[in-house]
Amino acid sequence: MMNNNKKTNADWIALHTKNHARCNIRVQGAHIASWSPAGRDEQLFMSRLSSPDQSQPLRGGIPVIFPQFADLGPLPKHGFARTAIWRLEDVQQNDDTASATLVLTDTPESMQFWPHSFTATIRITLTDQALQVDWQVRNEGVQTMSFQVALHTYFRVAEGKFATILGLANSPSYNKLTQEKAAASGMDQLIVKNAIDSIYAQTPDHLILQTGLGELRIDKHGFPDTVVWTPWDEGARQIADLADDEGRAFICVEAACVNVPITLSPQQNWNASMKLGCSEE
Ligand SMILES: O=P(O)(O)OC[C@H]1O[C@H](O)[C@H](O)[C@@H](O)[C@@H]1O
Repeated sequence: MMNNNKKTNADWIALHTKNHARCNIRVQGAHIASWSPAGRDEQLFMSRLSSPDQSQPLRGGIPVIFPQFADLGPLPKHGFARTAIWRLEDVQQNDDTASATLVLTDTPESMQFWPHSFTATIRITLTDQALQVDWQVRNEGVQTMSFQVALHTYFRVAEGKFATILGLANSPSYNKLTQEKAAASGMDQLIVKNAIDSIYAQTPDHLILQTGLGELRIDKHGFPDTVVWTPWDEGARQIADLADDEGRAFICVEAACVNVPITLSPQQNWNASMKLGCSEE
């Protein structure tokens, strides 16, 4: 089946391959809400209490964080992109690959928060065993601009299992819960058995995540940092759009630029990508 270059004003877009890999995207926020590779279960977590209210971000999937991470600046938490109205520019749907391109530009409202003219373009590409996000930000203004970014990916964790991340051994971190810096742990595996909210610096471009549902590769380029977050049981009770029993049902492993914000001169572009792929069994 070939159905190229379809433009649509839909609120949601569904990508699929002929072998039944699937990905659903909410156009608002350029938010990937679900992803199942061919022949495999859903890999992303979405809270059953996630609000359909468009003023709220979805609680799960892959929120797009821009131009500020968390509360590390004067803007609303995690910036404005995750609830902004993006434009669906292009959808390509072929047998083995499908993609959607979404664009966000400044508006009079964003200018009030953040006085910069920009174009942010996100292209999401689905193949049978992988999901790739390519992201470009262009400074369209006449002044230098700085920003932080993250792909705040919520991975499902199998009931009764602990998420394990491989690849963070040589990365120093900042623990947002204790506000303490830590030297590189030297430990090959980070097994998440409790609440965690840490920013790992200068992380390798290839990480492995074990969720009990299978093993995923996280390949990233242009995102030096990795944020690891889960609220666990006690934290879940503090979050309105998360059920009490969902605190350990996911792990967020976020490809990010947080420690050193990106700085763009006028007419300069920033490019980065993240690819999630299933390891061979
Ligand atoms: O509740 P949200 O605004 O979606 O933020 C959820 C979490 O995002 C990041 O991972 C931060 O490091 C956490 O501190 C924050 O709690």
